[in-house]
Amino acid sequence: MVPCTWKFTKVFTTRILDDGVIEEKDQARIEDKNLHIVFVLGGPGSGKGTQCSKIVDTFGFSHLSAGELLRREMSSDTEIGAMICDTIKEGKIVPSEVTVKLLHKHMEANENNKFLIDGFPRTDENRVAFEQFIGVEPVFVLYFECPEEEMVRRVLSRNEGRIDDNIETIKKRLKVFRKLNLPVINHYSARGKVHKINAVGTIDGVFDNIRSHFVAYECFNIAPLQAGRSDLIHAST
Ligand SMILES: Nc1ncnc2c1ncn2[C@@H]1O[C@H](COP(=O)(O)OP(=O)(O)OP(=O)(O)O)[C@@H](O)[C@H]1O
Ligand SMILES: Nc1ccn([C@@H]2O[C@H](COP(=O)(O)O)[C@@H](O)[C@H]2O)c(=O)n1
Repeated sequence: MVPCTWKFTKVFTTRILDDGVIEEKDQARIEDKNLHIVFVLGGPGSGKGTQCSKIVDTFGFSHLSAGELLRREMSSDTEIGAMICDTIKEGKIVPSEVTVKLLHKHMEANENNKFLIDGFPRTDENRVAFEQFIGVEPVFVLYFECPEEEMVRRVLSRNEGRIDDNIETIKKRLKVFRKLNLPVINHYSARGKVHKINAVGTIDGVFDNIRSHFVAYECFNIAPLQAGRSDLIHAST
């Protein structure tokens, strides 16, 4: 598989507004987009979302949280919404087709070509579905290592009203994490793509470890592609 080779063209959609005015909107469609995808993995409450916000602010990636996209879809009054709700309550994994379609929709609607995909792939089935449907591999994978007691403590004090932040569901989520998510991390590890992050410490301390991986990646893979940034290649060699 060739990573990062989608075509990105503009398509025009026409919409008639309430007052009869015709709006022509150019919409981004991924076809030849030079994609840079980073998967962010780790157990529930290991701090993925918290660190993704900092990466977005510092490195200009767009953050797509699979869990958050599913929670938004869950609120829709549809059969799929109800199915997602039941699955999340049980700490199980939503069928890949649903999650990959949501990710694709949001990637297509976003002109950025740098995406942090948080909480995905959760299973080998997720991973294969992404590879087949989206056709791109991650440039690297961040794996947040955190002791289970600490993850439980963090989730129970998160206080965001999530239906899965209770001790019964957390136990199930941890089981699913061990059984289904760790094999995905091992898959990418065997391909030399995993950067392990010690998720214990202050939020800024954890970010200091993450930062170096993005600085190195940007220097060698993004900055040289941008006009006028060849200075960075020379400066770093
Ligand atoms: N380094 C840290 N030290 C202490 N608390 C933290 C740290 N990082 C995040 N937290 C807190 O822990 C809770 C869980 O963090 P966060 O939501 O980022 O985890 P997550 O991995 O995205 O979780 P999930 O997979 O369940 O969505 C939050 O309340 C957050 O403020
Ligand atoms: N790839 C995924 C990601 C998440 N889910 C479901 O959502 C729950 C919450 O996810 P977080 O990443 O926010 O912790 C998770 O426990 C799953 O039920 C999924 O099915 N597939």
